[in-house]
Amino acid sequence: MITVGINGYGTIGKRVADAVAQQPDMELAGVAKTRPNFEAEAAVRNGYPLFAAIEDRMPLFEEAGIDLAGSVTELVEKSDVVVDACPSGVAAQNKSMYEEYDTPALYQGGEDADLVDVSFNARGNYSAAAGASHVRVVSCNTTGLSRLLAPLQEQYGVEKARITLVRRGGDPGQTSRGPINDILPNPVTLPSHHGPDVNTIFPDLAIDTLGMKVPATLMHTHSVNVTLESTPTAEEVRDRFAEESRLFLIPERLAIDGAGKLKEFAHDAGRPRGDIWENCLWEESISMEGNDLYLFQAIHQESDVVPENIDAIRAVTEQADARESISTTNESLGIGL
Ligand SMILES: NC(=O)C1=CN([C@@H]2O[C@H](COP(=O)(O)OP(=O)(O)OC[C@H]3O[C@@H](n4cnc5c(N)ncnc54)[C@H](O)[C@@H]3O)[C@@H](O)[C@H]2O)C=CC1
Ligand SMILES: O=C(OP(=O)(O)O)[C@H](O)COP(=O)(O)O
Repeated sequence: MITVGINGYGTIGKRVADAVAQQPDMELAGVAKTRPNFEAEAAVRNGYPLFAAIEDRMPLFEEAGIDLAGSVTELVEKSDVVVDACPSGVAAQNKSMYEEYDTPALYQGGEDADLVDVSFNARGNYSAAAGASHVRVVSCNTTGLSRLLAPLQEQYGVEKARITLVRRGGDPGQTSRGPINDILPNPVTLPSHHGPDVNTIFPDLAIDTLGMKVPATLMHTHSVNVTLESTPTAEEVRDRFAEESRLFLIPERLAIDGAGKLKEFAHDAGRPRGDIWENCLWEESISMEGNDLYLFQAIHQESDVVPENIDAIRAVTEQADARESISTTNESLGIGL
């Protein structure tokens, strides 16, 4: 069994914790929280051992009537792998703690690529993480792009990818986030971080990305144009994508015209929190003009990196190869809409 600790139990951390608890070859050592808020109570309700992320704050948990299993250093010490899901920048400060206890750590996409030995995507470069001490699971949009580009690069060759990302303004719970009634170039300088980030997975792939932030919380949307080195038909590309377990091709018959209906569809399908771990590609948008591929895909920012974190745990501990790990993760979570 691989013993896994989660430091940072917010949007991503709570989902990864639930996913770890569902794996046949992993056990959850516990989760670390900074304060005894509603998420700390949820962790206790789920039966997850709770550790204080900041030692000085241990009395606050006691005052709130929440039993602690210890402090974060104890969690790190007892874990084979720690998944750090703290806010951007905080994880970088935690790196020395993981080194002190010689515990391999996974970081999330908000951290810089140069913090880690390897940036990770299960479909793109699973084996590169073997035995690594510091691994970054790339951001939600970069995960979505990597999953999409891997089969295209393997099957047809990619001459150049051009992606416009329409980025949701914040997550549903992020009440402090805007914009409200505005559309912001995001960032205003080009490229967005996603193109260079895709190059941490596929170093030689030519890609330009630019982003815009809109007043939405449900999902991100990508407008994709990839110039291929060969000229498959749109149908052939659709069939190739259909073989990919983490690409969901939205059939026209479902009449899902946007992120709102996609989320409703996920809730109806019984998905926890309405999560959508797969890239969602509008099937009828997949078009070829000469050797230019065009399509639209939607990315659920809160959940698409969750299976990648699970696969990265097996990759660093060398417990399974990419095919086995992806298959175990998919089966245990119920991936495949
Ligand atoms: N929310 C999203 O759409 C996605 C976020 N990411 C990345 O995941 C990382 C985490 O983001 P979210 O989960 O959205 O943030 P979040 O703010 O929802 O959760 C972070 C959690 O860490 C806690 N925390 C703060 N300081 C801490 C410390 N010193 N020790 C332990 N816990 C601490 C916070 O209280 C909060 O519960 C970031 O790098 C982000 O860029 C990646 C993909 C998607
Ligand atoms: O990983 C994400 O987006 P990204 O792939 O655009 O960096 C998450 O949606 C976090 O986005 P945020 O940087 O707006 O919090």
